[in-house]
Amino acid sequence: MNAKRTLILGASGYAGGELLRLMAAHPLLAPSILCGSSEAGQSLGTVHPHLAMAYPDAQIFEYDAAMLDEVDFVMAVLPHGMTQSLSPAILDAGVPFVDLGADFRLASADDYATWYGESHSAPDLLDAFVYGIPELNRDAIKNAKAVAAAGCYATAAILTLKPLVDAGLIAPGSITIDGMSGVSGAGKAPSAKTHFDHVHGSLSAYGLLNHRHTGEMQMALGQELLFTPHLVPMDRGILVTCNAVAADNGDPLEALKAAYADEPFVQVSDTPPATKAVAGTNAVHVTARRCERTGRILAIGAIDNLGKGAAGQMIQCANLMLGLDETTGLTTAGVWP
Ligand SMILES: NC(=O)C1=CN([C@@H]2O[C@H](COP(=O)(O)OP(=O)(O)OC[C@H]3O[C@@H](n4cnc5c(N)ncnc54)[C@H](OP(=O)(O)O)[C@@H]3O)[C@@H](O)[C@H]2O)C=CC1
Ligand SMILES: CC(=O)N[C@@H](CCC(=O)OP(=O)(O)O)C(=O)O
Repeated sequence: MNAKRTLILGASGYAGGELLRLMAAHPLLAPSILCGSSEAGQSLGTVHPHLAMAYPDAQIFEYDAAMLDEVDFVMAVLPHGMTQSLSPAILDAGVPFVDLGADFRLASADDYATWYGESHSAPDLLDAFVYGIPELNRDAIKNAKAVAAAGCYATAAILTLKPLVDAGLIAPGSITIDGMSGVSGAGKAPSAKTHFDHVHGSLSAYGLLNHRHTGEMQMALGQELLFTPHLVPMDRGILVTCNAVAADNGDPLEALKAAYADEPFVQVSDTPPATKAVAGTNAVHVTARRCERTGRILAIGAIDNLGKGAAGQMIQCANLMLGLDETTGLTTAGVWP
């Protein structure tokens, strides 16, 4: 197979940079047109100095729909709301498409309005997209022309809890999830919330009660739950610490091991996961145990928000859509310390 010429919309952002870093090691996905907005006209090495050696001649361009005629694959890593207007042309062009934004993740326009506070402008296209977590939807992704890759917190929480819900180990409605994210989860544009002085030496909760990823988690886990995100003074990584009332005496660690026995990226262990151990990779580290004293289940998961929470998951989905081995280009070892 020839390498697929890939258009990246949002290449100048954080997730776009991670996509390009991982694709530098991918034999069959070739970044061929890189687009941005305020950075259009710049060299890639100016915008992402860590990529200058891998892509010495690359430039950032302003997007034009005519570019769709020049590529075999499209990946979008744009702010929420943008691909609702861009998707009709991409889908009409018949080019396989993976979107990392939230526009097509939820099942209905009503759900989108509930969690994003605005009406959906392309509700007819929602059914064209498959929700992009391969461990949940592998066969559907293989046959999809368009995939909406899951959110970063949602990926961590869903992969940590879904096998326990499916095994009937959790009393419905009892799940609480504390999510902790590195600041790159907020994207590259600085804000009061991500300012060094706000983040450095501090740990804070935000998005109380109704963070938008709650909708994705509830969609995948099939029940109401309470999710509380926290901002952590680190660059990358997400840890979710989840607990729920145990529905029976089953062993949650065994349930995770059974569910993920054949999954290349999910590592189940009785050691508590740490974000640093998954940094730069597409790995998911999970553990769980039952607390006899309280009758609750504790489950913990770690991912790299830019890896399995973003670029890694997009490439994993693309591999499936292209009929490639799912791990192609994603076997990079992590960085430690
Ligand atoms: N960061 C993360 O960990 C994760 C992010 N996501 C999602 O991925 C998407 C990208 O996130 P992230 O990379 O962090 O965001 P960034 O803010 O870092 O990057 C946004 C990208 O979109 C481009 N862009 C912004 N506005 C426009 C516009 N009007 N027209 C064209 N391009 C535009 C920017 O271009 P330029 O810089 O040139 O102006 C940049 O390339 C978001 O939907 C985010 O929610 C999902 C999971 C995890
Ligand atoms: C730390 C931080 O701010 N994280 C972001 C979530 C990450 C993100 O980009 O949202 P999606 O995964 O839905 O695309 C937030 O809480 O809004």
